[in-house]
Amino acid sequence: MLDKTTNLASLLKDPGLLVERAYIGGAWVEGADGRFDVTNPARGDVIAQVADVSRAQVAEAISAAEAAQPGWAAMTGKERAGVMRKWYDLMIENAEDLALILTAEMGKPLAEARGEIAYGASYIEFFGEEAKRIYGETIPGHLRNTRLMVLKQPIGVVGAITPWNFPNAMIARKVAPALAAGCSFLSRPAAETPLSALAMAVLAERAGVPAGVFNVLPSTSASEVGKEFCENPAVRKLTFTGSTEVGRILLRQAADQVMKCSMELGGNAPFIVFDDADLDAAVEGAMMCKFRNNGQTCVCANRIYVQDGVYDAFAAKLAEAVRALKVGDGLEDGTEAGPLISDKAVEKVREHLADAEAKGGSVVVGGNPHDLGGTFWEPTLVTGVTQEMKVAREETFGPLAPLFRFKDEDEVIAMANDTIFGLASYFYAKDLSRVYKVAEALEYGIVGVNTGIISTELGPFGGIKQSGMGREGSHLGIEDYLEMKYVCLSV
Ligand SMILES: NC(=O)C1=CN([C@@H]2O[C@H](COP(=O)(O)OP(=O)(O)OC[C@H]3O[C@@H](n4cnc5c(N)ncnc54)[C@H](OP(=O)(O)O)[C@@H]3O)[C@@H](O)[C@H]2O)C=CC1
Ligand SMILES: O=C(O)[C@H](O)CS(=O)(=O)O
Repeated sequence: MLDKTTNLASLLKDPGLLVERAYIGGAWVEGADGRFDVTNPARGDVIAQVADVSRAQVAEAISAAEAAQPGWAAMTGKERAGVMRKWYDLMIENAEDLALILTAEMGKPLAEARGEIAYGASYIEFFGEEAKRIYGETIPGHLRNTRLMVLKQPIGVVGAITPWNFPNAMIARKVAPALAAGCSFLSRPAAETPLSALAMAVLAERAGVPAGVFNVLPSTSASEVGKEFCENPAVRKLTFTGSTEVGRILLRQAADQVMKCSMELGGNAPFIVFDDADLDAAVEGAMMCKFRNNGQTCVCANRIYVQDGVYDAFAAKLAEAVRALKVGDGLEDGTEAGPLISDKAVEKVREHLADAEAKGGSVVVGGNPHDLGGTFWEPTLVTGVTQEMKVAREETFGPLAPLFRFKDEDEVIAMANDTIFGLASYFYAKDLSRVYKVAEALEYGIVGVNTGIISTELGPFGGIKQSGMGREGSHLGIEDYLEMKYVCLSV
């Protein structure tokens, strides 16, 4: 456990993975703006003081990335694949330390942190292999002496801004296709969770990723970093995961350079249980989908719709499962729900709960700050929820499961689609015609059918509407880091 006497380094097999300096152009440097505290959300203790880079240092890093990119792109895909495989191997060899660092700074249960490390590493492995498969095309010419070709080339220098909820995987999901394509990469991790990104850089350096190809820029001024990424002409692409609100700001800023952007933004996932569902499977799926990372993921079930005929049975089963969740310090064995990331996150849960109760909702389980204090909250189940409540329109991002009733397919499809978001959606049903009809009717980038977990490096993860643009993962995911060149050859 971490406390005022036991520091994080003492828990690690390799304390060299715990770095507090920024990584720019292959050098470990202090921040021109001093250092900032990183705290353990479970106990509030300061676990590190990390370099706070200035906008001028971001510009230096961009120059380093610009200088390094041609050499990295000139390597063959197979050569890049070899370096990325070594990076993957090192992430797996050091997985336990990476998981401890992740839980220490973000708070999620160690078991989930181990899962995230494996998940993040899987992108490095997958896209390392894809580096060998960046195919172009030849097209029969329109004239007898003409040949047409399509070349795929790296977009160039990539700026990335990522959130605290998956401090390893959200970076891996971006840096992997970028490096595989031959791009260079600048990572600005969330100020709450920079240590995981810095540990990734330690292993990248050991794996032989050339200086300047991967840079990590911890900073307390996200907006300054974002502006430098959007305004610096050497940056060719911006990739962001976070709120739709910040996504809008970045898109506006990127518009001046007509910069290519990938945006993985907020969600408001419906989780629908039809009367022909396997109820036990649906409860298990709802628990994983709602309470993974304590509800702090963009693909968590934000609204749970249950058809009238099975509503009471499902609610009773779900209540029993919610009550059984073990809340605690993420470093404690058996913990299933850790602290929320901040007081601001707790306030959002409290606000959504109060609004639901004020408009007729009933708290069946939980509903209060947890006895552990700090940012711990009791896993909460509310029934009698309606579309008029805030929880139906805004992303709660916490351990609050709201149950809505519905009569039939048409009603629930209309309610599920009644949102500006379109990232993930889920439903449980057995009837084949219902499965096809509902999967096609849901306006989301992702549909989970009879499952509450859709995340894999093999699938194209991403949203529609105001949940963003672009896809991360699958063979399709590398396209976001490539430019297409049409060559018209007269021979
Ligand atoms: N799609 C997803 O996976 C995620 C969605 N969210 C949604 O966002 C809500 C708020 O969470 P929060 O963490 O505050 O998300 P934010 O969108 O505010 O933060 C995400 C990242 O963007 C950075 N950032 C914030 N403002 C700017 C800016 N003006 N320019 C450039 N970068 C910026 C943050 O830096 P810093 O942290 O240092 O301020 C962080 O690294 C959540 O409740 C949830 O609804 C949040 C996280 C992930
Ligand atoms: O941003 C998130 O919440 C993650 O993308 C969710 S997942 O990919 O880990 O499922």
